[in-house]
Amino acid sequence: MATEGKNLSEYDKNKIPNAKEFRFGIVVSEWNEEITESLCQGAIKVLLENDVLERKIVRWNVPGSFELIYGCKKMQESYDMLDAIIAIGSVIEGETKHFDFVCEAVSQGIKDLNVQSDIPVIFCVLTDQNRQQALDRSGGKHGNKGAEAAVAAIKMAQLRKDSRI
Ligand SMILES: Nc1c(NC[C@H](O)[C@H](O)[C@H](O)CO)[nH]c(=O)[nH]c1=O
Ligand SMILES: CC(=O)[C@@H](O)COP(=O)(O)O
Repeated sequence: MATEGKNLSEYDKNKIPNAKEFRFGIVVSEWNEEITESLCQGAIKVLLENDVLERKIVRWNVPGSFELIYGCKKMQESYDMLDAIIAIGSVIEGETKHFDFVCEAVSQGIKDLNVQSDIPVIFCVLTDQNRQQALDRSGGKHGNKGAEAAVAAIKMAQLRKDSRI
């Protein structure tokens, strides 16, 4: 089911593990800053709604979505006590094929970080054909993908904890 017809901000609090003990990292791309800042605030809002302490959220900025890969890798290495990391970006198609390369690289790079490290990285990167689509998904008519990413981060932090023998 596409985003159309669902609200990315809606979630059932009763189906979310208690996140009070968890620590989260957020790496935010500065490209399309209006969009990524809305995504970041949407994610933080949901983390706080689920009892995450503000001091247990660490945020770094990177220049663009391509740099999310390196930024998340260094955050994994620097903060081994994190329970999950959220990678936030907004890639909007332009005139050239650069969009395709950035989107492919970031999705593959973040996938690799999930394979290579014990700290899960949540893919909160919008890949839109135009600015309106990005606005619609970062607090607009389709809700906020940052909220969806925060829910995923809490669930993956719990899965990581439960998977420990
Ligand atoms: N066009 C967008 C970019 N491009 C920049 C790259 O992400 C990268 O920072 C640059 O190629 C230097 O390595 N980034 C976005 O996040 N969103 C875009 O729409
Ligand atoms: C995703 C991009 O890098 C893209 O927005 C850049 O725009 P253009 O393809 O017109 O150079």
